[in-house]
Amino acid sequence: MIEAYGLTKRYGAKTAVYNLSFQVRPGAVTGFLGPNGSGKSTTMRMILGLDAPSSGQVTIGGHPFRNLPNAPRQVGALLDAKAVHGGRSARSHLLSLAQLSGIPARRVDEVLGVVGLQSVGKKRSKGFSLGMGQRLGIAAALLGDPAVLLFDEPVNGLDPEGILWVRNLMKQLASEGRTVFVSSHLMSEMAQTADHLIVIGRGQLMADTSVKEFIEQNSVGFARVRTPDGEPEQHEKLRSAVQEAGGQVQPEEDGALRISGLALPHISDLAHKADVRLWELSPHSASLEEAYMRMTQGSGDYVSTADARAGLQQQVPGAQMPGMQMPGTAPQGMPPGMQPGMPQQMPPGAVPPGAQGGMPPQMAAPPVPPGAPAPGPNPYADAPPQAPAAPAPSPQPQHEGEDAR
Ligand SMILES: Nc1ncnc2c1ncn2[C@@H]1O[C@H](COP(=O)(O)OP(=O)(O)OP(=O)(O)O)[C@@H](O)[C@H]1O
Repeated sequence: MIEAYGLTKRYGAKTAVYNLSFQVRPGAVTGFLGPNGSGKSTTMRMILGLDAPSSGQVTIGGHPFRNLPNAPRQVGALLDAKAVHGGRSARSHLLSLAQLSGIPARRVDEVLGVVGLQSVGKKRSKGFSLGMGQRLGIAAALLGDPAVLLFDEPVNGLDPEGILWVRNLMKQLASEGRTVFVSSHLMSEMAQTADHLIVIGRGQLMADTSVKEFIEQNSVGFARVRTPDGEPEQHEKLRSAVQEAGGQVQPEEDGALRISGLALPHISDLAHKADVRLWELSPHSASLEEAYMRMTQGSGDYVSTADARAGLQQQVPGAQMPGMQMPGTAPQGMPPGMQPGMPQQMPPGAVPPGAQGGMPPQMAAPPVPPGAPAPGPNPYADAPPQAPAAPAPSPQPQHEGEDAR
């Protein structure tokens, strides 16, 4: 079991992780989700004793990592698959890790087999593909047959077969009663791998929930309704009836209507009363990815803006190319006040730019979902506006090495 209490990490003025409390239980795959720069790697490094918390604490089996008796036999981790001495063969890399932790050499061949690298065990790892490197990093994590495993973005760069293999391995390790904590920024991947989710945004806890509950709490249900093609008056009658009854209506690309805020039987009754025939009335819920995007929207470090292409193209006086739009002008049909690149609709729960009491948009606190713990004072509120942080320095010397010591 991994337990974090009030975990906070500051790098100078930058708060990477703030007041995180959670538990990662054995016997399940726990997904650790958050957009780029949300603090996942920092949290994992604190769990593994590679970074000291500014405040709060994190323990594995009740001990801080550094005080764990025989740590390599208890905890294995993949933090950075590239952190391997490229001149060494996969086998000798694993062998040196094993020797440092008193692990018998035969275990090296076992883990090479588990990750499918037996045939290339004698090859230098610098010739390895990204996927082979990930497999080698996973082999190192498994070396001590540990009860607790941490994997930071283990499917990065893997092909579909590799992704499936990692997915099944995680599930198998959890089914053996191990604690498996896997970070990812992809909800779609976690949906297929994890039983439980811990979601962070800007270093703060946004959800600690089962995958099932996450969908139920965050997905917005809607109905897709289609009136007969070629009968626009039917379409309009239904739209008015739904809006009068308090429902929200949006057009779908194929001419159907997306109705939210009203139950299906209610929509059916409204259509019946308005004498509108329906070709389709179907329930839908947002996908897990949509729910995740809605929850973490605005909480990523790196937010793109529209490309104004300023000065790249000389405008010939009076000429306008078909389909081209002058920088800064709204395209035809865009609602007043909207700018190119702005989302046409803010998802429920998202914090609109500028709505944070004078906080610059990039510093806006992430929306707090229902059921998430109150984050307390927002550390970002005091921080001066910053340019996007420089890329994080490369992780400390490979964890597997330290772990296996
Ligand atoms: N050593 C450091 N010094 C200064 N800032 C740091 C350091 N390490 C991380 N950060 C900053 O802390 C924040 C969290 O970074 P972290 O790498 O933990 O995020 P992440 O969720 O793992 O991101 P990604 O998905 O992109 O790997 C980022 O803004 C990052 O720039």
